Amino acid sequence: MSAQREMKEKNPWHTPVTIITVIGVIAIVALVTVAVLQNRPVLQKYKYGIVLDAGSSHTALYIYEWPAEKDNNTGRAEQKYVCKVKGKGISSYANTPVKAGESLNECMQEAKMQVPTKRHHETPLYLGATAGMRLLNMENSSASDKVFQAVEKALQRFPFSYQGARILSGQEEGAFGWVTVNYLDDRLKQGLETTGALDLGGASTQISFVSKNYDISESPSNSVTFRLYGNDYNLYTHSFLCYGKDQVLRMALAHQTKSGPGTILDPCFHPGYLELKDYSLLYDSPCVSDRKPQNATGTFNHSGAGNFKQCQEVVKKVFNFTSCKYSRCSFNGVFQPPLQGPFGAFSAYYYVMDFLKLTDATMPLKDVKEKLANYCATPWNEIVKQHPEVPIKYLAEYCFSGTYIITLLTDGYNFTSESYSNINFIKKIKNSDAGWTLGYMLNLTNMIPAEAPDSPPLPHAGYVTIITISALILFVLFILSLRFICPSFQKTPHIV
Ligand SMILES: Nc1nc2c(ncn2[C@@H]2O[C@H](COP(=O)(O)OP(=O)(O)OP(=O)(O)O)[C@@H](O)[C@H]2O)c(=O)[nH]1
Ligand SMILES: [Ca+2]
Repeated sequence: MSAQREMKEKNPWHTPVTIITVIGVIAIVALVTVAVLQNRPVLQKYKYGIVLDAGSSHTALYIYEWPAEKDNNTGRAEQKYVCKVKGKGISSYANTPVKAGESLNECMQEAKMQVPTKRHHETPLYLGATAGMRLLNMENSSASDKVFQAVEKALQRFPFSYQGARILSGQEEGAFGWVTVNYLDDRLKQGLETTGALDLGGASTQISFVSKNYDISESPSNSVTFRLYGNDYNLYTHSFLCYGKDQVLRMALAHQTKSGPGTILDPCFHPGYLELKDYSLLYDSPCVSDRKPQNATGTFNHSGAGNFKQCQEVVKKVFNFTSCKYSRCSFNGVFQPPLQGPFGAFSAYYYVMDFLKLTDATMPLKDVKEKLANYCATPWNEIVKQHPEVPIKYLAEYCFSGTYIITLLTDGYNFTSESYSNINFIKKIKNSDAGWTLGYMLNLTNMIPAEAPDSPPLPHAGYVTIITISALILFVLFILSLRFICPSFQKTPHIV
């Protein structure tokens, strides 16, 4: 019995301080574990949104995803998937509207696979049409209504939450492109200087930027005001219908074929290029239909001369610089405030400048022009040999498109040799394509709050560290106070 007692008394594990220490440590571990688990970011589940971009040249389906917990404030929506619809844009089905709906089926089936089944019913689905449908609506509104009916019918067969198909105004197209670029760059949330947006489509082109201290009342139709994350923005935006690159090509050809059938020697196409083209196809658009020559019935020979300077002269003719009722204009009498800040140029700006290897922002404008001049002067058979992988239709038009881009930016929008270096040719920002679709969805789902969201005062790691240190300090103070109050705790008893 006494040996047993002696063992017990010698065993330091049985002293009161040790017992308190062990209990204290257990309590701290429990406290910190509970605090960490309670405040751990919940395993993120995602929500989804689908936007169909029904452009003039083609339709693309985008799926966006964002953390389900945070859709109203801090989580960022990102592009998860893109599907390029086969064939042309929906406006090309004016005579066979049912086919416009059918053309979307393949990408919609893909979307069904990409979005988890349990989210299908709550996933909003939008279709926005741009300049192709704007033109068709102007030309033949009943044909455009029929295309929308067919598209609507096709989309409603899918299990998503269908939110409608409509034509975006040019203003919306420009403004949502700007929102996308600045949202993806985190410029809106942080209240940083914004980036302007330049979008070049097939049938229209948009320019949108914030220009400080300009009088928006000078042209109210060009201004859009936003309050995003607690900051006010006065955005200038304009969409030029018919100034997408496909329609400008028609306009440039129309100028050159004024005198009716025959052969045109086009400086915007490579020397040796020769195609037989149809007058009825060339003039089949409201952008040029009023210019159709009286005696133009059949075909014309479209041959290339490959001269950048002359091509610029031809392209300049599609702009009207003669009248401006505002303090300053870009072209066609459209108000434009002074250019300001960096710009992101996407869609065809990127496709064309990327092919021509002219996306390097440090390349001076005069070098860009020189390279373009050399490219245009290269014989067509050499170009074809150098790029066997590129579809002939795209290949034939890069000289024209590059020349149009430079002319639009400099003569049209007034970028100078200096300010040209503020333009970045971009396709994606952080894995999401630049374009109006993301901004459109963010707006319709109210995902950008007007006021800055409340953020937790501390990041998670900081919170855990402070909890742990505070618990340790409290514990040490507790032990020290015990030793003061109760002298028997001052030293470990040794009973021998
Ligand atoms: N070279 C090249 N051109 C492309 C590519 N994709 C589209 N394009 C062309 O670039 C132009 C603009 O394309 P998009 O931005 O898709 O135009 P869109 O949205 O159909 O037209 P809008 O309704 O006017 O916006 C069109 O002339 C297309 O034919 C590509 O991958 N490479
Ligand atoms: Ca477009």
